[in-house]
Amino acid sequence: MSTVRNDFDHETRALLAASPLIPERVDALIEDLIEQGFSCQRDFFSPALIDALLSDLEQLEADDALADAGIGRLKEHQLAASIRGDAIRWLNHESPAQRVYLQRLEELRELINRALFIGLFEFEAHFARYPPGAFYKRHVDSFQGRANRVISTVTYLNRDWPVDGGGEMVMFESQQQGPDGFDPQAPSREMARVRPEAGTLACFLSDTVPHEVLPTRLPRASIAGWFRRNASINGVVDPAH
Ligand SMILES: O=C(O)CCC(=O)C(=O)O
Ligand SMILES: [Fe+2]
Repeated sequence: MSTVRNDFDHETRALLAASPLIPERVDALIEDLIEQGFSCQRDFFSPALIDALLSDLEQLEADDALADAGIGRLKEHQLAASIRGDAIRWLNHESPAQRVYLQRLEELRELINRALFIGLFEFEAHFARYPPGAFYKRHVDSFQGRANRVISTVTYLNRDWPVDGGGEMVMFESQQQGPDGFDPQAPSREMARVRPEAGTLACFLSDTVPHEVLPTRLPRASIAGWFRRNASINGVVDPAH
């Protein structure tokens, strides 16, 4: 496990101590990824960390610091409310909760690399807030020809999510992308349905696992993230987000 930076402030160190990765859960997650290309782990993160992350997101929302999400990246970026309705903000180590979350995901990255030899290079993640009625239509997270997102992660922050709360994330059977990329209309069997309950971590292969967020009835809070390869396009390193 990587060494914990000793320049962290007191609050960050206290939250780190209260939120260790649990080796058995990490092993189960890695085994699932190998066997089925996805994993769903309930109570993967401690309530202390989840509550701190949710407070952070609520503060960002109160400060009007979330932005409507787009589809595609950089120049291809366009608002597409008919495809996804969430508002996001990239994590940037600005709070103890973000520092601890990013530290734990960094440790997870090293553990996955050690088990799978897949050379994950970095992790990027954003908070996401889905207002009532919002959804994210079926898609894959890695674009054809620039498969630099290798493993997707979603951490949910919603305490006591009711059974009729909606907002489940549905994962479909793996699909190889055709020459024209991902076909959202292609028939595909449902593999798993994940309730966005606080502490749950869902992971899946970014380029082959189609997934969608069903319309949510209640405001829904999460952190979507990606372990990336250090891909470059025409010799230019493709930057994180
Ligand atoms: O929030 C979720 O459950 C999944 C979000 C998602 O698919 C994405 O942001 O790419
Ligand atoms: Fe996605």
